[in-house]
Amino acid sequence: ITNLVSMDIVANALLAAGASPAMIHCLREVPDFTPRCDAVCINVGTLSEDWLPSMHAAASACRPWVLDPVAAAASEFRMEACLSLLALRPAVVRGNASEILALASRSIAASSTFKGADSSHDSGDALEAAKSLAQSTGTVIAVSGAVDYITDGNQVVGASNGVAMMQKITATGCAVTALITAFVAVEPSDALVAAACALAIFGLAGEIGMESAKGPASLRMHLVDALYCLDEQTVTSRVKITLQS
Ligand SMILES: Nc1ncnc2c1ncn2[C@@H]1O[C@H](COP(=O)(O)OP(=O)(O)OP(=O)(O)O)[C@@H](O)[C@H]1O
Ligand SMILES: Cc1ncsc1CCO
Ligand SMILES: [Mg+2]
Repeated sequence: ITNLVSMDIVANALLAAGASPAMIHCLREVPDFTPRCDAVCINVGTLSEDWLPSMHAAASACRPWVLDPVAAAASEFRMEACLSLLALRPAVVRGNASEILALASRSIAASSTFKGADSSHDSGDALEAAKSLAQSTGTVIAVSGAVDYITDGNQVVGASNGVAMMQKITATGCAVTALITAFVAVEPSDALVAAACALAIFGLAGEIGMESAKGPASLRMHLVDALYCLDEQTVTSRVKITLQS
């Protein structure tokens, strides 16, 4: 269940990576369909009162699931929605630094410093918040940015693949959250590893895509192509994942 802006890039990134996406958010369909999914992605980017019950139902379907708290500080309604979803135990939460800082504070009090869907903070600014959120919720927290940080509250992993131009394509964050979900489907017992690998591989696809891109629109196309063409040798030689602590 992803936002209306991101549906295309999310579905195409998943298909290119070898997963099988389906965008099904009607409350009447979720109880039939969601239990058959290998994993569920829930993204609140274009939240509405109609969709929130579908999100709660999908998060409660006993499948591993991943939360993208897009613009968590945009409104009281959205913050409450994110917190209610967080209580349903996602395997991973992936957000940008501003989103993780807002979620960890559990309030929109500092929202004047938040822009909306884009981050106004660096990923390192949210590392301590990510660790404490991971500890208090028992969820793996991933903060994206120039360096992606992934933590279970104990270990911290850094993934530094990627290019800055990825921030100029809307919904690359949503796409990488969906890719994390696909990796969690494959590795449900180790969400930390799944999230770190998905973030590094998506960043690597961005680096390879940038070799042929002229700007955001062509990067979007070449990134999806690069995801599709990635082979094991390229991944093992170019992925930059380090254990920070
Ligand atoms: N400065 C940067 N250098 C390299 N990679 C980056 C940089 N900023 C973001 N990325 C990468 O871009 C992708 C999207 O991350 P970003 O933090 O922009 O997500 P987001 O703000 O949630 O995006 P959206 O809401 O538009 O989906 C991630 O894979 C991240 O690693
Ligand atoms: C721009 C935008 N607004 C709501 S969702 C979305 C896509 C990036 O998260
Ligand atoms: Mg986002």
